[in-house]
Amino acid sequence: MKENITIIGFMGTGKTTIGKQLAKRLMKNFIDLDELIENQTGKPISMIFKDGENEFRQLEREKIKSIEKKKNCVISCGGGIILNKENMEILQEISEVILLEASKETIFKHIISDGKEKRPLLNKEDPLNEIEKILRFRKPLYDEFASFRIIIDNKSINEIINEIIKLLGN
Ligand SMILES: Nc1ncnc2c1ncn2[C@@H]1O[C@H](COP(=O)(O)OP(=O)(O)OP(=O)(O)O)[C@@H](O)[C@H]1O
Ligand SMILES: O=C(O)C1=C[C@@H](O)[C@@H](O)[C@H](O)C1
Ligand SMILES: [Mg+2]
Repeated sequence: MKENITIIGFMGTGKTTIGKQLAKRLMKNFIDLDELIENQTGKPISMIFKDGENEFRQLEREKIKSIEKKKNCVISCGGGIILNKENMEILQEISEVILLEASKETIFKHIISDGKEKRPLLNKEDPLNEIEKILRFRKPLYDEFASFRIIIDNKSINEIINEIIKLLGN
């Protein structure tokens, strides 16, 4: 097993929430790629997207390169990390990649409770329809790059963390 753990999955599946607590449990350092980008630019993701999604994807690629040498980390990604094959090749090389999977209804519930303005791709009139569309396109990519998968519907954060720890044999 590689000592870094990467968490991928659709927006709102809990990558940040689970990653942070998992890192504490395993005594690893925590990295959230969205947070690194926000800290670097001094802007929330919603503002960065105002300059266009490409701008954000470029920053995302740069951040992956900057963590290539990190050790003993839990890395929570942005939901779109799988759109770039090179990002995923780096993450697969340095870590075990875990996919958090959820139904569109669970995702919708999490997104709405956060406020849909936080996620520019879902800040639309019909977020459930957007979730469905984007999920349909991305599902094969999440499947392609994950070494482990966890279905999170109707599970508490603790249950999910316990499942990950069991899966990794820690
Ligand atoms: N298992 C869970 N049960 C209940 N609420 C959850 C669960 N996992 C996450 N949440 C809640 O869902 C919301 C989204 O979680 P989080 O921000 O961790 O998702 P994310 O996958 O990091 O999203 P993004 O891709 O946009 O960064 C948060 O309000 C979080 O508290
Ligand atoms: O799934 C996505 O494309 C995104 C997910 C979030 O983590 C952020 O990286 C941003 O809102 C884009
Ligand atoms: Mg997140």
